[in-house]
Amino acid sequence: MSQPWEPGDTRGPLMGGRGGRGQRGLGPVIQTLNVPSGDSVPQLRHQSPGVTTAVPVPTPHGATAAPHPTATTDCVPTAPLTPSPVCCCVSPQALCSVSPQDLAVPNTGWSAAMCEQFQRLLRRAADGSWRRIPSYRRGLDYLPEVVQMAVGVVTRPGPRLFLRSVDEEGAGFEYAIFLHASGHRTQCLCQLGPYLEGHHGFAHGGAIATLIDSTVGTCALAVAKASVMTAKLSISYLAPVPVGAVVVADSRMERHEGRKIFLSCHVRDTKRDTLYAEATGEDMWCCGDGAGDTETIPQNCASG
Ligand SMILES: CCCCCCCCCCCCCC(=O)SCCNC(=O)CCNC(=O)[C@H](O)C(C)(C)COP(=O)(O)OP(=O)(O)OC[C@H]1O[C@@H](n2cnc3c(N)ncnc32)[C@H](O)[C@@H]1OP(=O)(O)O
Repeated sequence: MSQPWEPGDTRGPLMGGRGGRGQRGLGPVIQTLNVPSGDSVPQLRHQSPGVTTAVPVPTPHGATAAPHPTATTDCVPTAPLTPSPVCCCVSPQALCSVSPQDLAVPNTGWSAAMCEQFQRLLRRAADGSWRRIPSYRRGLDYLPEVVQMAVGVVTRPGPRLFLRSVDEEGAGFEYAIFLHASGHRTQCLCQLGPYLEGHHGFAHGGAIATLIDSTVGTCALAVAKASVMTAKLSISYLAPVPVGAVVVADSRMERHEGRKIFLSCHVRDTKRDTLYAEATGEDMWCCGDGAGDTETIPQNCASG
């Protein structure tokens, strides 16, 4: 029988950056899950693409919250926009790493079901038990000030998060990840668009794996508060996911031993009637020896 989504873990919050030790080969990777509180409730307004929409989106990086235009014109790069031919589908917004646009909010590609579930999860988050994690196009966008200091303002198109590789709203992954206050559980609300098709009418297994890996990986980042890599991911595909379906990937840390964080993940429809996939994963801190509890884990491994 269906059960509503409820937080199952009420351990105390574990978020926040820490000092560092030990360098290990990952270069300028994102070291901490620098997730600003994303609790304000965006007002859903469906408008045609290109129209500036006043959506009170939480501002990343602790800056003063202000309405963020959703149009692609709020970023003024310091160099001419001359994307190479291979980058012809990159929007001007994607060229900016500073003041990135939070994409984990409704857009015109979200189905009614997706919007409804999103609003429900925001309402659930209102008591502080969960929070929505902002999401950007690029990994670098999570720490734009740091990037700016290191390499200057990034104005050229570059790498993107795999889940944000499709510009067309509703065509690829549309998602928002929520983090439980314990820091040990993540839920990703996701609409799997038509560009993710595998067998006709159904989402590609690799797309499901990507959804799971990202949900699990975000949970591991929240636990580790340091660089982590997926070392192992085992997925049982139990039912095909129709293209366009809205699903919830629910991941939690089961335990951690040394450098390994063991996690589980279940992908279900929003009514919890169908279990599409279940998975177990092992993420590893990228340096240090790990620890018996999260108060003494390796910290900020790549900062030396
Ligand atoms: C805020 C920021 C947000 C950013 C954006 C959010 C995005 C959302 C998130 C996106 C998420 C995207 C996520 C992604 O896409 S992550 C990308 C996919 N993953 C990788 O590319 C990982 C590649 N592998 C490695 O880098 C290394 O092999 C790692 C780091 C995993 C270990 O290499 P390392 O050299 O450090 O280890 P070691 O050899 O000294 O062995 C140490 C111990 O570990 C055991 N072991 C080793 N390997 C495995 C294994 N595979 N399974 C099980 N166990 C393993 C080994 O037996 C030994 O155990 P013991 O003998 O001590 O008992």
